[in-house]
Parts: sequence; C-alpha cells; structure tokens
Amino acid sequence: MAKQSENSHSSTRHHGATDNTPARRDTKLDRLLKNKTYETAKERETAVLVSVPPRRQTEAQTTEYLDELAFLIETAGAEATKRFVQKLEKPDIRSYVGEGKLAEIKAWVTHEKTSMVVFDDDLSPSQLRNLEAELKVKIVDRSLLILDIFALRAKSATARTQVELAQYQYLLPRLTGLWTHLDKQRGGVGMKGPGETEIETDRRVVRDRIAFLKEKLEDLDKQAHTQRKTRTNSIRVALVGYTNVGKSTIMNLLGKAEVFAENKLFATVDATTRKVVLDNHVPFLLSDTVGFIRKLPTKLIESFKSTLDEIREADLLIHVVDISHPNFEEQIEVVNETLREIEASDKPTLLVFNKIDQYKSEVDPAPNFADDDPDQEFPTDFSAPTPRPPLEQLQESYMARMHDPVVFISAQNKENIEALRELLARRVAELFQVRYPYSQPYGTVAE
Ligand SMILES: Nc1nc2c(ncn2[C@@H]2O[C@H](COP(=O)(O)OP(=O)(O)OP(=O)(O)O)[C@@H](O)[C@H]2O)c(=O)[nH]1
Ligand SMILES: [Mg+2]
Repeated sequence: MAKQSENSHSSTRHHGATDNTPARRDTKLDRLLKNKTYETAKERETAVLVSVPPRRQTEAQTTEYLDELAFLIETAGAEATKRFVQKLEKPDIRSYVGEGKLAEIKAWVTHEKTSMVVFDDDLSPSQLRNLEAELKVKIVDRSLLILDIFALRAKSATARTQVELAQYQYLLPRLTGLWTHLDKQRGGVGMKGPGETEIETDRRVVRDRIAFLKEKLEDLDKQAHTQRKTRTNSIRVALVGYTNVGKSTIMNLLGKAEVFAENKLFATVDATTRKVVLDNHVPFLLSDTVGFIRKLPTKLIESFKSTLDEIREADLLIHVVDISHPNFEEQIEVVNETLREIEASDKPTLLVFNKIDQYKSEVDPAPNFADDDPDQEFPTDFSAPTPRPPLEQLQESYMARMHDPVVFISAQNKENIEALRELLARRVAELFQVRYPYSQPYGTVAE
C-alpha cells in the first residue's frame, strides 16, 4: 500500500484541523530543523484513525467526523497520519472493524511508525483487548481520548476530581489484562490516567477510590453551593455550546475576564463566573462552561455534575454557535440534546451565531470514500461545491424560524457586539422583573 499523507482534500477542514497537504510537507527533517537541536527534538506521537460509519451516513459527514477526531488527537498532542473507514451496518462485535480491514490496519501499523490506533467510538472491554492483542500498539477509544484532553486541561480541584472520577469509572470494567503487554509504551496520549500501580491493583481498590472521589466531589459541591447562595438577587447567565465555538472569547468580551481561549478543543474545562455590568443595566452573573461534543461519554457527563450545575441553575442560556462550521446545524442539535440530558433544555435561551467573519457561502465537497477501495482516503468524487445561502439570507431564515432571540456576531472582530449587549441587557432586565418584582436591581446585587 502506498504511503499517503492524511486525507487533505476536504477544504471543510478548518479550525486548524490536521492539515497534511502534500504541499505542506512536514517531514522529520523539517521538524528537526525547526527544533534545531537533534537530541531534544521530541517526536510527536502518531495516530491512525479508524471509523465505522453506518451505511446511511454521507461522505461529507464521515469526513467531518474524522476531521474532528484528528483535531481531538492534535489537541491531545499527537498527529493523525492515516485514516481507515469501513462502512458497516454496525461495528464488528469482536474487533470493531471486519477481518479484512483489521488486516489492512495491521499491515499499516506494522510498516509505518504508529504510536496508537484511535477509534471514533467507544470500544467494549473485549474489543479493546482483542484489538490490542492483534495490533500490538496503544488502542485509544473516543472516551479515553476525551478524558485525556480533560485531564490535560482541568485546573480547579473540582474539575480535576471530576476527571479523575471519570477516568476510574472508565477503567473499572476494563481492568482485566489491560495494558499488561504495553508497559514499555506507557505514557503519552491515552495514558495520563491512573498510574501503573493502580491499574494492577484489584477492582476493589478502584471501587474504593471511586467512592472516595464521589465523597470529595460532594464536599466540593456543598462548598460551591454555599458560595452560590451568597450570590442572591442576581440573574445567572451561562454560556453553552459546542466546543471551540467562541464561548470563552465572548466571556472575555462581556465579562472583561481573562479566560483562556484557544483554537483547540476543550480549552475550557473549569467553569468560571464573573459579574457583568453592561452600562446602566441590571448586573448579572455570567458563567463560562465546558463545551459539548458529539458522543460525549455519559460517564463524563455524570461526573461533571458540579460544572454542569452552573448550566442547570442558570436563569438564561447563551447558546453560542460557530456559523462558519460546515456542521453547525448538527452541532446545535448535539448541544440541545446534551441540554435535554442534563435537564436544562427548557430555559430561556439567546442563540448567538458567532464567527460571521469566517462564514463562507460555498463549502467544497467532501471526498467520496469508496467502500472497497483499500486506499479509500483518496477522493473519488470531485463534484461541485455545496452551496450555502448568503449570510443575510441565513440570518433572515433563522430569525423567522427560531422562537428564541437570535443575534449574529463576530467575537473576534467585535462585530455586532452592541446588538448582543442590548439583547442580553433586555432579557436580563425582564427576567429580573419576573424573579424579583419588589427588588431594586441597582446596588442590591451581591458579588
Ligand atoms: N474567526 C473567528 N474566530 C473566533 C471568533 N470567536 C472566537 N474565535 C476563535 O475560535 C477559537 C475558539 O475560541 P474559544 O473562545 O476558546 O472557544 P470555546 O467555545 O470557549 O471553546 P472550548 O472552551 O474549547 O469549548 C479561538 O481560536 C478564538 O480566537 C470569531 O468571531 N471569528
Ligand atoms: Mg472555552
């Protein structure tokens, strides 16, 4: 099989998703030159991506999902070098992919430098074991990858405890024989979880640890709850949305906060709250929260209860959407679905379409993956770009369609921010009136 760089034909890739165009050769030599010193040039781990899309899934969707997986891998500090796709009715119960595809992956892994194989789904404990035995490299599934990124990002005691809890819950059913033959390859992506000794101890120890972490979280929760109680008489607003849509950037704009914003997935894992006073309007509390993503592991949602409380207890949600993303409509759905899951879907909501500066009314088609073509990351379909409506038309249609107020902005270029401020101030004032009919908003709002 010819060595080929990761599929690079989708111009829908963006946000810095892995971009290995043949033109932009990033050879080992280039990297060494960049790093100057040979000895200290630490090589990035390389990852092979595997996806088993259901037959009804379009090629464009498959590419988008793989782009997102490549972006997650990049965020975790590794590089996606190859993609394997196999359309199946449902994943193989034994090895996730079929026998033939597994042999193909094995051939690649054996001949090309590969640190890990990453699956765009969760694997059952037995699939994980079988794949490890067969491929003899690190096997990372979607939950493990997301947990790894969360572990990198979590800073506060609460977030760290939440991540640790989710890691142990992930580990528990996978204890038997896990990673035993991989001791030498420990470290790097997918391995930031509990250390060697814990992995080798029995389930009881892990269960004890889970119980301990749950108790610790309860304590932290009580403290947070008491803190929140002191913020009486304030309307609480929470920024929600898919990961990387610009929530923290908006938080920084409105709240004059210094929240970490970055073109990486899950830049924010800790919740941050700031008091916001817009000119002479009613002050309110604004919280920035963790972003959502498709197939967010349920266990992770459960263990992030305290962070998600910020959303659950909010009076108003600002649902931020990245309109420049080709999949933005599906992302809206993922966010709405997650809100339903955490029982926060019936709150008043402002829909904020961000990144209008980057909106393109034409999106290049995704490459067409042929089912039985072994080199299927190569596109076989170069049809015309998919047209999308001009921004004005999209705005009109959304404004007419949604029952929630809608505003279109560019947080980066500070475009239309005044409209957002006005809308927000008006909604907060209305909510304040309903909630505290006998209160004066000014001077009564506690920090
Ligand atoms: N082009 C453009 N980029 C933007 C805009 N707003 C934010 N960004 C960029 O988008 C990236 C993600 O922004 P964040 O504010 O970190 O997004 P987030 O929603 O907080 O992301 P997570 O915390 O990872 O869920 C950053 O590189 C921002 O600079 C915008 O209006 N236009
Ligand atoms: Mg953020």
